[in-house]
Amino acid sequence: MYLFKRSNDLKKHLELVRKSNKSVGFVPTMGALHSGHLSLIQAAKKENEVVVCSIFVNPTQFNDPKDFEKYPITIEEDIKKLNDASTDILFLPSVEEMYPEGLQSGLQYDFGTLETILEGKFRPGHFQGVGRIVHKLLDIVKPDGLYMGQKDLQQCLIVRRLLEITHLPVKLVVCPTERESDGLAKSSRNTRLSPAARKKAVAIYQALETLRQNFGKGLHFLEGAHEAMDDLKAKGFEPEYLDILLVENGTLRHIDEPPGNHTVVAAVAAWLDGVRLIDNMVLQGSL
Ligand SMILES: Nc1ncnc2c1ncn2[C@@H]1O[C@H](COP(=O)(O)OP(=O)(O)OP(=O)(O)O)[C@@H](O)[C@H]1O
Ligand SMILES: CC(C)(CO)[C@@H](O)C(=O)[O-]
Ligand code: BAL
Repeated sequence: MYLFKRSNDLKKHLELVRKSNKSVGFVPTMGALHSGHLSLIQAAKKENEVVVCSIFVNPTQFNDPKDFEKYPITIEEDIKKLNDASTDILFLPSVEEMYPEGLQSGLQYDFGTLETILEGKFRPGHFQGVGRIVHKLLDIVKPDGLYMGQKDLQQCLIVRRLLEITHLPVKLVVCPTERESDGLAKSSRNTRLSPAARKKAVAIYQALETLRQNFGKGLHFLEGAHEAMDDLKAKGFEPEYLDILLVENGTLRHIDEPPGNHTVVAAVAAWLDGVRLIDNMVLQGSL
């Protein structure tokens, strides 16, 4: 595996790759890699001749400085996992490399209401930071395909919008959420849970699964979401949201009428043991 820390070196290398007509798949990450990330590498490998992974803990998307400080960093293990997965290129830039202009920015992307609900509401500025770094990374890597996880569903929709805004000719592939054997969505932040909290954490998945099963039975699903939120509270979680939404025209909309044939998802964010966990599930249709 090639390792590049400088964007100019990576760009030069990728120019040669493109000259030989090889397609490039790209998997951006913040490291502390687990099998969820590796499933994205596999998906990229299936469809491309060369796969680039980036590891960069992006400061501009952290609204909470404590979350940034505590973000797990396991570079040695990550490199081994990427090598074992036959990744072709790792891009491992520094903050100075990615933000020579400094962390403040005057530029604002127009992500519409997608930025004001769920993650956008509880992590102000987060999606502007995601947009800024993904835009920079895409300008450097210029991939044919971009592989991202459904676990961060709203992020996928934000990036889809970013591709429209920037007219970058990149195919976004949304890959399914990898789960632990009990159903908990794999996440780098899971490593910060105590053993007792880790056992409890599965309740998030169970809440979504119950909503999915009841959705088809015609029960009043919005009430079901309130009950599920209360149930999580009773179990010691501090939920920020547990919402049922329509996926429509590339955005998410709260449901105020019967959803018809639209794709419907349930999305949740909850604190447990000082760790913020997110997950989502499709209740009807497909993404
Ligand atoms: N369980 C998973 N299954 C599939 N893809 C995943 C999973 N977890 C993360 N990803 C995807 O991997 C990419 C990199 O995510 P990131 O590095 O933030 O990992 P993470 O485990 O979600 O970390 P954190 O939970 O701390 O946000 C994103 O596209 C994300 O959606
Ligand atoms: C897409 C991303 C790598 C941008 O920093 C990050 O938000 C992530 O890991 O999901
Ligand atoms: N997985 C999305 C990146 C973040 O939590 O900041």
